[in-house]
Amino acid sequence: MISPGGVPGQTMWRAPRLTHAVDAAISVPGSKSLTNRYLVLAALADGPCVLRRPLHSRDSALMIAALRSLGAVIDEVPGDGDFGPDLRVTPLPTGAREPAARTVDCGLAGTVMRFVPALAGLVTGTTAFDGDPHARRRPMGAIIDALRGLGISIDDGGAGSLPFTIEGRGGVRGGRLVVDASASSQFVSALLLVGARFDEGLHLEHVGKPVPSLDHVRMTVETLRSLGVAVDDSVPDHWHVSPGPIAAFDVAIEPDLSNAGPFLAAAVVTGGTIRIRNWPSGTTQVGDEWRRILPLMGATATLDGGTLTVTGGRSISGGVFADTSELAPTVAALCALATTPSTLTGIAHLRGHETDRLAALAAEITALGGRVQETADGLVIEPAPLHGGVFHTYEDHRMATAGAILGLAVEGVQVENIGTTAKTMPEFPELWAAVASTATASTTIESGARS
Ligand SMILES: O=C(O)C1=C[C@@H](OP(=O)(O)O)[C@@H](O)[C@H](O)C1
Ligand SMILES: C=C(OP(=O)(O)O)C(=O)O
Repeated sequence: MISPGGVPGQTMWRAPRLTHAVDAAISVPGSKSLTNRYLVLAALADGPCVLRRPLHSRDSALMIAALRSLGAVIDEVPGDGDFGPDLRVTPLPTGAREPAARTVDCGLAGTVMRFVPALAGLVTGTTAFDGDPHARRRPMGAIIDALRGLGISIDDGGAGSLPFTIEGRGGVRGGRLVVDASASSQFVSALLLVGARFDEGLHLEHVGKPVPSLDHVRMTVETLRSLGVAVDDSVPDHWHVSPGPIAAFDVAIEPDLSNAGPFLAAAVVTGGTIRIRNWPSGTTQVGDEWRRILPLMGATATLDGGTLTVTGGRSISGGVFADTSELAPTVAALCALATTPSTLTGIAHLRGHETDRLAALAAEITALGGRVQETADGLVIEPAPLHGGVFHTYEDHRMATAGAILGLAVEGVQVENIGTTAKTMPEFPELWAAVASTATASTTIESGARS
């Protein structure tokens, strides 16, 4: 298992440059969003649970460590996944317990810093939360205000961000709560995940600019319903979670479709073919949007028999791409290699992600010769010939994979700290090398349009 504490090393990684088309069938590790939701729900469930083929990465290791420190028992058990063991979870103990003092390291994981604090209100004792240096700059105000609104004692020194300490009393009354979740959908998900365990359940209302990344809220609602929790989301910006048990479960975690994106992009960039195994026929993951997005760029995408096959076209078309959420860095890298201009909209909240992704993408693509402008809620990217150079990654896994995509088409791209991909996919460098090795003289790139 990945160590939850380690910040990956700062090394330069020479991105493979391909002059032939890739042709590969791969599996990708489990979904971060599903793994960390099911871990939280297992800790709150009414009996022991099993997660099959879960993600093993820094973010999941941090979640496991956090839930263990709150009292859940999480064991690795043999499974049939390609990327590590299954997980068996014995939930947090219920009823009166001796108060304890614990710490939770959130690293840079949004799911840990947003989802776990409410659980700390359900157990007895003090839990101190902190994370990586940049974690202290990620938006947390709505969670801190929400916990106070629920009567949970929290000391953040008035900063409205990490670090903070929560004094749990072993239970939360719940009821009506108003939040402004415009900075992150994870504020809504965090409260819905735990709402059924409040004495009176939860009636959550969002006020403010629209909630971003709504697919992730739908994932939360569908996951809760699948475990017998009644959630009424029939009125926009209102969610009612009825109090009651969360049914124990044994689930197989879907592959991470967002992390499949860079590999699918390799097909698009090289005019080759990538097949992703075990693509779900129905899913709440935003990564299923690749089947809609990549054809807009000139690729073909076919889902057949559980395999998604993407084949790149003769060149990459730009376009208007709205609300791409965590897919945006991959979309932006493809747009920087496109022959026509692109506009990405609806992603202002990416400024609060692992880094300010709009600023980082604009700076790093521009440094390679690209033409990128930040807008109020996204990016405008125009065609320009790119050249080699260092692609800085700001501890952001999706910046690292964006650099790798650009390096496929541009000679001499060096990605700083490729190890940061361990946040959600420690296997990235090896899988990328394996895919790159399939580009041989027999798989000629047809188009001369690529840089
Ligand atoms: O709930 C989740 O699992 C996530 C929600 C989204 O967060 P934001 O709403 O902050 O974008 C997404 O970007 C993140 O990668 C994962
Ligand atoms: C925004 C992301 O992560 P987090 O869960 O840390 O918010 C992401 O993975 O793109």
